[in-house]
Amino acid sequence: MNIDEAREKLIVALDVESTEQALDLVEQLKPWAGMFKVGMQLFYSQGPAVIKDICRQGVKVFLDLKLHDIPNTVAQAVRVLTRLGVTMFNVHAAGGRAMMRAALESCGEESTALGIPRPLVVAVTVLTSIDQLAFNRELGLSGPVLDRVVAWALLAKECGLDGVVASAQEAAAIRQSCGPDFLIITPGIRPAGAAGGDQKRIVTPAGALAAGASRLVVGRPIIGAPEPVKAARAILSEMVVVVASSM
Ligand SMILES: O=c1ccn([C@@H]2O[C@H](COP(=O)(O)O)[C@@H](O)[C@H]2O)c(=O)[nH]1
Repeated sequence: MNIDEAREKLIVALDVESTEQALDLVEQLKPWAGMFKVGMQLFYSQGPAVIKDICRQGVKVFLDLKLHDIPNTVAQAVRVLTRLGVTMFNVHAAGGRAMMRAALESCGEESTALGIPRPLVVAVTVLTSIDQLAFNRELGLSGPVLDRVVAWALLAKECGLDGVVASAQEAAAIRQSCGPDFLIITPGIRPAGAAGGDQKRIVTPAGALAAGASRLVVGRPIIGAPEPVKAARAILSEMVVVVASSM
């Protein structure tokens, strides 16, 4: 994999509170990242205007609001967010078939009406902060996390979604079940020796790519580093050594 391919696969999470902080990170990191993720902290603090501000920098945005509600409510929210011009957004697979289908249909209709490309729609499976013990004991769900993730990935695929968000620990199994074109977006990425923090199902950048991840979401290891550009470049260097045959 060359540096441009690696860069395209790196999504930097803009987990900051102000537009100024977000735009500063975008300015520094846009030569080194293929997409920037706006999550709840930045969106709830700055509102939809921050998406427009970031898009104006000529970069792609993944809006990570993890929509999860009844189908009609999600469909109406998706109609509005499609107007923001994001490249990708997500819903929770746990919202079920009707909700995922409603989200996809709504963004398809709205983007056609606006004459813009349809955003990619991906489904969050089991959060990467949940380990096997919490999955069984706290959430009260039976069986291995892996089985639930693959089952939700198959449901998302059946609904026509473009992919899923999952730990790279499940990437190989999802790839095998859902095929080569299904997007597998993997947060919980930690370079060797980096602090895991609240993340439980973590994988290194090279490990995630080798397992079949399509794109890697990285937040604190880059934006919390003393030199974010240096941290991003170190992650890209690790990614480029993964041989194409293992992906
Ligand atoms: O299962 C999930 C879904 C989303 N995320 C988001 O990704 C980033 C990860 O940030 P780090 O600082 O690299 O841990 C963060 O914005 C989460 O909201 C996730 O971690 N796991």
